[in-house]
Amino acid sequence: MSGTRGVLVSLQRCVFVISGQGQGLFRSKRMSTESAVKRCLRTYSSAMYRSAYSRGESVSVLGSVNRAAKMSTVSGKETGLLFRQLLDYKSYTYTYLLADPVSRIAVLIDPVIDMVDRDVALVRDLGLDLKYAVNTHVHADHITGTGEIKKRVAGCKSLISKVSTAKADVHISEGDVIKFGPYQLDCYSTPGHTDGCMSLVLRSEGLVFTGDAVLIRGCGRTDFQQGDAGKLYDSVHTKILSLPRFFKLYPAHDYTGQTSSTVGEELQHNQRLTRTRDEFIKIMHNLNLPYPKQIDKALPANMVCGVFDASQ
Ligand SMILES: N[C@@H](CCC(=O)N[C@@H](CSS)C(=O)NCC(=O)O)C(=O)O
Repeated sequence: MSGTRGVLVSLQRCVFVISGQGQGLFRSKRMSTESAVKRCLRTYSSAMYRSAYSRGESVSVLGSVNRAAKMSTVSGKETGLLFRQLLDYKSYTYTYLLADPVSRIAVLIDPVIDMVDRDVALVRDLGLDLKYAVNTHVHADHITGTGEIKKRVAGCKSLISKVSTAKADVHISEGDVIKFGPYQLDCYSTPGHTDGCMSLVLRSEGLVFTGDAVLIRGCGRTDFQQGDAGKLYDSVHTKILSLPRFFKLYPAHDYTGQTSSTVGEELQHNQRLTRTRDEFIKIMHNLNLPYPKQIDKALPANMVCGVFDASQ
């Protein structure tokens, strides 16, 4: 935790202001939410919390006291969520590695088959116990790495939505949670790019992994694989862009070199999603994008989570 950043934690109606000051952990006594927020803002300069608070948004659920207590900078131990954003430079796909630094339990989101060597090496280098390899949806532009990872990492399970009808060890649906140590990813069904698209929300850290539902300043196409522009607009507005504005948004792709956005940024600057529903549908029907080059190979392979006979 940086010395200038204040973190507000709310647990069982007790509110604490916590900050690593390079000295260790500071924790205030019990106080009301209002005074804790004020004290946090007065004492520590955290633009994110200050602006969220000034907009009247909830800034209270930012981790648990237990986890924060492990954030001591004195111990020299790794602190907070372990998080890596990894790029497949051929398909511009982002893979995300999330782990609890204490239990070492890890989750991979959207691994790509061509990058499995890198991902498995990283998991080993960091001494992680990879439990879950999750697909946000049946990808059309690359083959998922989940099947190959399962073969190489004992005990790792593949996940995809039940609605996708694809094969996997675990099928997830709206409202399910993927737990890793004290963290949990909430599964939100966000159809429209495909019927089975899921977005994964790590509420405690203010992060949302949107798959292809929302891309930075864009969104997933809706011209194949049960694509439906109206459905996408509704999913995105009810499930993703309704999250607090300061939530960081991590997509499955970016074609312009960007890495992340926020809900607030997309509400203001997304050229497609800031329009009315009817305008959005019209835009999506007129994108005229070429089909992804690997679609004929990727779709059948991804229906079995990438475990397929490469000679076929
Ligand atoms: N050129 C790429 C495919 C690019 C593409 O179609 N991307 C999809 C997500 S992967 S199915 C998309 O939804 N794009 C939206 C957009 O506005 O670009 C290839 O040949 O693989």
